[in-house]
Amino acid sequence: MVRFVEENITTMLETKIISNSEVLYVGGDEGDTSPGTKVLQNFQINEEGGGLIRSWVDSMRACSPTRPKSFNSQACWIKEHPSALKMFEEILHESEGKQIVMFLDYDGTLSPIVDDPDRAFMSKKMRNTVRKLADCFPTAIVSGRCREKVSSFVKLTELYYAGSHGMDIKGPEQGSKYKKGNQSLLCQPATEFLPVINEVYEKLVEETKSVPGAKVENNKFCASVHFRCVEENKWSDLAHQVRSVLKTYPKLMLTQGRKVLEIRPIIKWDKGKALEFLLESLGYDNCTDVFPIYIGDDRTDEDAFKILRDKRQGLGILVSKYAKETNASYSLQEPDEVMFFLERLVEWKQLRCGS
Ligand SMILES: O=P(O)(O)OC[C@H]1O[C@H](O[C@H]2O[C@H](CO)[C@@H](O)[C@H](O)[C@H]2O)[C@H](O)[C@@H](O)[C@@H]1O
Repeated sequence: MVRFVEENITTMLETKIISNSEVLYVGGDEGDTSPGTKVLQNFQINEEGGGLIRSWVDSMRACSPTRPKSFNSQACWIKEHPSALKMFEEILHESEGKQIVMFLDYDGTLSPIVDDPDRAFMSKKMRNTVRKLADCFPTAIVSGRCREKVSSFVKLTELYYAGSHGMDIKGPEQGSKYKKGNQSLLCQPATEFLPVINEVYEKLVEETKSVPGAKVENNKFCASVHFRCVEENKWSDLAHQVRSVLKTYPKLMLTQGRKVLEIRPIIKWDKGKALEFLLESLGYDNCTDVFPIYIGDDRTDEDAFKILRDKRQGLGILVSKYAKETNASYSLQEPDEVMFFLERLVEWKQLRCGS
């Protein structure tokens, strides 16, 4: 195991201070095959060559399966991760007497995956559903995107938003019944990395411009290199370019998502930490009567699923048509099913409250 110690990690918080030791990054154990965020550290980037690039590309492919491996394996997977719609009554039963808190990923969960990340819009119906949901339960959007961008897609001021894979958390601006006190909430545990992320973003744009279809997105505390519109036979070339930029930045690491490589600071902060932070901010830390439901489609969501599984608290729902390694308990096939599930939760809550 390799330990990177980051000295001056700053956390800007109006309500809480996170100590440096809480955000020090400790790399995953070798041979760790759990489905959480797969982290590639810079010592690996410097030392390995072709094998490493192959593993990045394979790992990215595994995030977006396009068909079931086999009929039998798909059937087994569904048995282990049944549809949250089919199991709706059981889920309600599990949550009985507890406060449900909702955590929703954005891309692939609230909006369908599209080629152009700038056009991943959410439907009006989905927005309406999320609006009603946020009236019934505390609700947070947890996304890899820059917070400002994801909130401009969602357009609901009453939500909590955690952008940049949880490295940029902000409480509701207005309209939330669930806001604690009058203080506003802001948590940015990676502020000191802003200049370096900007610098790397510029370099990646320059380095990758020769690859048709490649796109680099600045997500403020992290950056994404998109492979979706790049011919598959050019994926290794693009991954090599990312590697050549990244190897001079020992304080950054690489993770994979759906046809995307993500460059992030080496700090121990992810969507799982963001979930814990938000529960705490809402006053539900160490509570046994809280029931968090986290819905997401990508590998970075696994960090949150894992927290819930380890704590035996609430549940994770993976959005995927095909079998994927996951810490989630249930599944939904696509964003439309997510919307039906959320609608049912709203109807149930409204019936209970007689509204
Ligand atoms: O945590 P999320 O909200 O799921 O964000 C993860 C990444 O989502 C976006 O990329 C993904 O969706 C795009 C639009 O559908 C798609 O073109 C791309 O292939 C997917 O990886 C977003 O653009 C990234 O910045 C996020 O990190």
